[in-house]
Amino acid sequence: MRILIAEDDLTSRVALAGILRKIDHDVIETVNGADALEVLKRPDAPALAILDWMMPQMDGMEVVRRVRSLPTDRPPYLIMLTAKGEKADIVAGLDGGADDYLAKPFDPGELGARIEVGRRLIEMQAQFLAARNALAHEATHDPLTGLLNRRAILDALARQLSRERRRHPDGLAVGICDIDHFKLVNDTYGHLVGDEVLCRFARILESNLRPYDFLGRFGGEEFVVITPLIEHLNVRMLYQRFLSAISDRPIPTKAGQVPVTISIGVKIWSADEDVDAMLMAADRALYRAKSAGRNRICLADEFEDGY
Ligand SMILES: Nc1nc2c(ncn2[C@@H]2O[C@H](COP(=O)(O)OP(=O)(O)OP(=O)(O)O)[C@@H](O)[C@H]2O)c(=O)[nH]1
Repeated sequence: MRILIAEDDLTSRVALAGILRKIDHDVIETVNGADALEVLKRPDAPALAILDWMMPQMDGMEVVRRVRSLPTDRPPYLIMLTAKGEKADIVAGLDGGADDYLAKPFDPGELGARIEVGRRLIEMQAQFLAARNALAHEATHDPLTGLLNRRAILDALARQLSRERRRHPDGLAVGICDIDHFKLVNDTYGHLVGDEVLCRFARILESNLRPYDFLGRFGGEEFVVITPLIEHLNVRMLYQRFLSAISDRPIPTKAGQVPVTISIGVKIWSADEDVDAMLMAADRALYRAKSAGRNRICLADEFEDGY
């Protein structure tokens, strides 16, 4: 484990570093609180620090206070090293944000044991964070395609719309992309190949997104693309890219090449619609695209399909 030592007294620092290196820790040494704080602010900061209480420039307690005010979900484990053995001092140290303390002169066995307690807590914290991140990912992503799920893409749309209202930029469009006759793909090749088509389909759409577009799986074989119109692009041309990327070449699967086309219904935001109104309008346009023969784009509010 990487451990930071902040200790101005040379003898004590060398002894401490020697013991820690002997038990296979990677030690970073600093001689004052200000330098220690700089090390602890780095993105690759050590997970555990042993801070002397009395140091020049900035004392150990001040380092603890400042580290505890930093925004991070991986706070370091902080052990105060102190000649102050009084109960009141120890309580003040722990109250101030230290995780543990070690009284000088320290006993190497006790030092090792306290480091081990810290290591266990750091490990538990890492496991907790990994589980939390996995849960957050699960709650917002579709397990089959890895895209944003229905809830997350709706949230993204709500956020984008409120951003548009505040900043009045160039606008935004929402497209619902639906694979044509997907039931036939399942019936012809089987459900597993259907799943494979959905995954590859997602990757193809993804590779045609611009950095500021959003893509999510709305459900089944229906996908939603949110496209900010910051380049004053022709909306139809923007969605034509997705349509062509799918229909220009069949999708390779374990069962061979599966030709697929899509229909897209697009709604351009016109300053007053909310999420539901946008989606309803895009869905109606999609219905028209399907009725008109599929493999095409229909824009909501467009009298003629014009495709
Ligand atoms: N393999 C697979 N199939 C799915 C999944 N979700 C939905 N489907 C299938 O998608 C098909 C959708 O069929 P329909 O709603 O009739 O639509 P369609 O056949 O694509 O016809 P149109 O949309 O009218 O062109 C159904 O057969 C569903 O079982 C999935 O996760 N995996």
